[in-house]
Amino acid sequence: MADYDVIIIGAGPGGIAAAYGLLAKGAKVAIVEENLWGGTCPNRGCDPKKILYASVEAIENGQYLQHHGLTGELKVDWSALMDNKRQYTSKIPTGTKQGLDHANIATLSGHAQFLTDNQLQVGDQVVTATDYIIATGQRPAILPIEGKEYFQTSTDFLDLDELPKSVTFVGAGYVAFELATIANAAGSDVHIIHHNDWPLKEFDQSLVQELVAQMKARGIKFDFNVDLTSIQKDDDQYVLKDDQHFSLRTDAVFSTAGRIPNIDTMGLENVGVGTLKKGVQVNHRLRTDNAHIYALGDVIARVGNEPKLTPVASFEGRYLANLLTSESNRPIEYPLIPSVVYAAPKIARIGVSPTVGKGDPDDYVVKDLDLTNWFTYFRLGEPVAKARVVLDKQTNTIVGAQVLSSKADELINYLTTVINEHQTVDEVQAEIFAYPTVASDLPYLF
Ligand SMILES: Cc1cc2nc3c(=O)[nH]c(=O)nc-3n(C[C@H](O)[C@H](O)[C@H](O)COP(=O)(O)OP(=O)(O)OC[C@H]3O[C@@H](n4cnc5c(N)ncnc54)[C@H](O)[C@@H]3O)c2cc1C
Ligand SMILES: NC(=O)c1ccc[n+]([C@@H]2O[C@H](COP(=O)([O-])OP(=O)(O)OC[C@H]3O[C@@H](n4cnc5c(N)ncnc54)[C@H](O)[C@@H]3O)[C@@H](O)[C@H]2O)c1
Repeated sequence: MADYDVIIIGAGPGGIAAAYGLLAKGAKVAIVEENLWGGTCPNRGCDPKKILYASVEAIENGQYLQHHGLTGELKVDWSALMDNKRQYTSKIPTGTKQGLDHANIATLSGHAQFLTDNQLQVGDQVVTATDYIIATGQRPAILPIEGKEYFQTSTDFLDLDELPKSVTFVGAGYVAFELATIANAAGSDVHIIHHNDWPLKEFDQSLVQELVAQMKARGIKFDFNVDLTSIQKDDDQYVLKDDQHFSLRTDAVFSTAGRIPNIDTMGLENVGVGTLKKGVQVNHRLRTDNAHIYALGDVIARVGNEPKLTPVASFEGRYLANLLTSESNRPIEYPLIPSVVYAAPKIARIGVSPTVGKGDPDDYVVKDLDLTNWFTYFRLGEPVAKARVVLDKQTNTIVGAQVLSSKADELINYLTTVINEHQTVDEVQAEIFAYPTVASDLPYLF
């Protein structure tokens, strides 16, 4: 007899969604965590970032209205802002664990590692289950260059007591764009170094270049086509170099060149679970090579390459809860998934984008819209607001969109519903939305 029906390894958004889902179906569940209960998103990811970003939004909106009836300068007080963030994050681990304990989900603290015969070692105890779910997430990748010990990570940035006078991010992806935007709004001198000239590679480059221009106008410096090779410490500063002529002095340097799955010290080889560079190898039912071990969230190499995001991990948690309680044996089917980069302005995307190689251009009509003079953006004094929508010629439905504006997150969510519900242009135009809002702009996008 196993100790539990299911043991989940990792108490992030994915593992927790699976735990509560399984509990609701009557399963006996345990969840293991070696670090902060709640995982990356609420402790060192999405939520703390978005708390710091609240000030960016206020400053951005204030700056846009400077010549349109608003006076006075808003400034960030970093230590008060950090206090506000800590008021939120400090309660997450205990609150999450208490919630699980009260629900009667067994909570085991420690590093989990598989032994042979499907047993799991957690600290100095060995536990067993009929099925296991690996939900161990990812950690920041540290670029393997000379002086790599001087790199800090996004986790460090989101908990800085003081903001350095100058900061540099190496690798121009989601994390760099977002943290650079926060540091810049808070008054730091910000550099982003990237090894090619194609940042945020999943997004339409015409909109990305517009975003880069907006960030440059705010004082953020981009160093493209620089392959950093060394970091040297010089008093309280760091000197960054490539093997050509690039040299930059900075107060703090952050490795933002991607994240790596937490798979290396889990004894996966003992239980025959295969891995790829992007994570644990799973099939269309999120099952690994071992019939009793499943995996979800950031730690997996997804068959369809869906993005590694919080709502995707929770979706998979709910899916596995149903699958493991035999309610459904269907393979997982993802809806189209939106993603947003919280820069200033925001950039967002969903679905088909012929310009980044997805879909045959002949099947679609691509509409580029300049929204700057639309009432929503005129009212806010935004200098740039743009959208690119992709329509399927045959069905007259919208199948993809990319948006750049301070309202890109709201607009992409409305478009997510329109796209996933396969609404036609006529159906969208038949709705009555509250006016004037981002939603009431929808019918004019087609
Ligand atoms: C700076 C930053 C900003 C982000 N912003 C957003 C955003 O705005 N929107 C969004 O959707 N996503 C965002 N993300 C991504 C999001 O945080 C992840 O997609 C999400 O947390 C994945 O959930 P998960 O449950 O798969 O893994 P995680 O949340 O990483 O949880 C995994 C847990 O497993 C634990 N663990 C690992 N190994 C073991 C082991 N051997 N034994 C026991 N426990 C173990 C870890 O300690 C961790 O708590 C952001 C990420 C970062 C870093
Ligand atoms: N708003 C959000 O939803 C959000 C925010 C932050 C993070 N995330 C999640 O976390 C993941 C990781 O974010 P990230 O920004 O760390 O990774 P990323 O994959 O988005 O970007 C990393 C970038 O670093 C570049 N790079 C790689 N090697 C390099 C080198 N040697 N020198 C310079 N640049 C190099 C890559 O080309 C890439 O553009 C995201 O893909 C996403 O899944 C999401």
